[in-house]
Amino acid sequence: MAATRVLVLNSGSSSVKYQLIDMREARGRRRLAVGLVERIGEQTSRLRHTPRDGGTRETTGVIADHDAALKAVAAELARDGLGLDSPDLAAIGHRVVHGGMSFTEPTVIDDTVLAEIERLIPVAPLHNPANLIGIRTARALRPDLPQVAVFDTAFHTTMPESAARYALDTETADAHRIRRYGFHGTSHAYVSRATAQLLGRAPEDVNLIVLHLGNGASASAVRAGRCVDTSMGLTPLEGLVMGTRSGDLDPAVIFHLMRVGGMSADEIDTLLNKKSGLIGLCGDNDMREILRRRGEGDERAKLAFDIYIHRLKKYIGAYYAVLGHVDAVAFTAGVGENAAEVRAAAVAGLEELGLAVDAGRNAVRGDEPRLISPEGSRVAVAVVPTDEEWEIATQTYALVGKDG
Ligand SMILES: Nc1ncnc2c1ncn2[C@@H]1O[C@H](COP(=O)(O)OP(=O)(O)O)[C@@H](O)[C@H]1O
Ligand SMILES: CC(=O)OP(=O)(O)O
Ligand SMILES: [Mg+2]
Repeated sequence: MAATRVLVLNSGSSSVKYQLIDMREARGRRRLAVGLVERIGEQTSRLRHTPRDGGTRETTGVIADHDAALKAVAAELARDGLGLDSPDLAAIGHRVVHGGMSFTEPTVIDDTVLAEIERLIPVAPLHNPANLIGIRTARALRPDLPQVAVFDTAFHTTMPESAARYALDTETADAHRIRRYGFHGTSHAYVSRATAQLLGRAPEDVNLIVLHLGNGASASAVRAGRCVDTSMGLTPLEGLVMGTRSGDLDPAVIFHLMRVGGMSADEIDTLLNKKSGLIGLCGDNDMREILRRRGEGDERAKLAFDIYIHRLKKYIGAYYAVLGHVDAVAFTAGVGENAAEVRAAAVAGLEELGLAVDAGRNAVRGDEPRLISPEGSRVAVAVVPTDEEWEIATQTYALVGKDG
């Protein structure tokens, strides 16, 4: 019998999300187990594991690093008879955040691929190291199994040079491979297709603005199924205001902090990646908490929200102009899928562009793609839940399941 299961690992800077998926099962049954390890490296790490046919199990305690996290995940899977030693496992699919210019497709991992992911650490310092540990640990546990890397950058490689190049000295930029790469591509690709489907049209027939608003956040302009611009750049720091990242700022802020503030490059890196964005503005990076505080009249939370929305609105306007014609704006990821107030505020005042949100539709919660614009709107506004893990599993299986 062919092996039909794929284990997907999405290793973040301090977390690992995972799913064991059976590619041949019906939609509602295919997730055999899902889980999340949080706060890796802290005193209060937590593993939450939910097998399809059983309740959620939660373990707390110190999980020192990503290697330990993955071994704990393997042990949880084994408790449900879904261990990594199973002959039903066809492959392990890894989300890899930065693939540079080298990878435009899902790729079976060998030593050369590993070396390239390692070389790209300086341009994805929060993400690629965690991705590498995930790959190495998984390889050690199942050396015989194909491991596939699915890159966040891949979907964005279609961007024209006019969008991908910074206005930097060309030789310097080329020598250091400095350009806009873009991230969250697996999500932008999945959501683009799902949005076209929601509209009842082919992906090649629609122009979309996709807003992936999670802890990290990015916007993309998608013309006829291909990315033509995106808000993240050389690294996942550029663009929208995020949970802990600043997004866009004047690059001179950095020299100023060095020369006048006496900060080192590493200190500024930490400041911009981990202590800025929503958490830097108001002390919270969780949008739920910010909405609650704002509802109670907290001024700092209100300002953080306003700055977040202002930036989002600027990108909607910019990508509207880039595309010339927009069929739909799609909101996705933790904030985009859940925060009705964010969606309403982001399109408020854009009626002249044909954009509006119907309050009743916007208030509906659910896991399915849905329209939230009023009937007959010129531009559809939609909530389209992302599914990076399913997309990674599909791409992984397509690559290795051929002779399986
Ligand atoms: N009900 C909700 N209302 C508002 N924001 C929410 C809600 N649920 C989750 N979020 C936001 O989603 C964020 C996480 O999104 P997610 O896409 O899971 O991010 P990541 O993959 O980067 O960890 C949280 O930081 C939180 O702010
Ligand atoms: C690339 C990126 O920002 O990813 P995440 O949102 O998972 O941090
Ligand atoms: Mg995410």
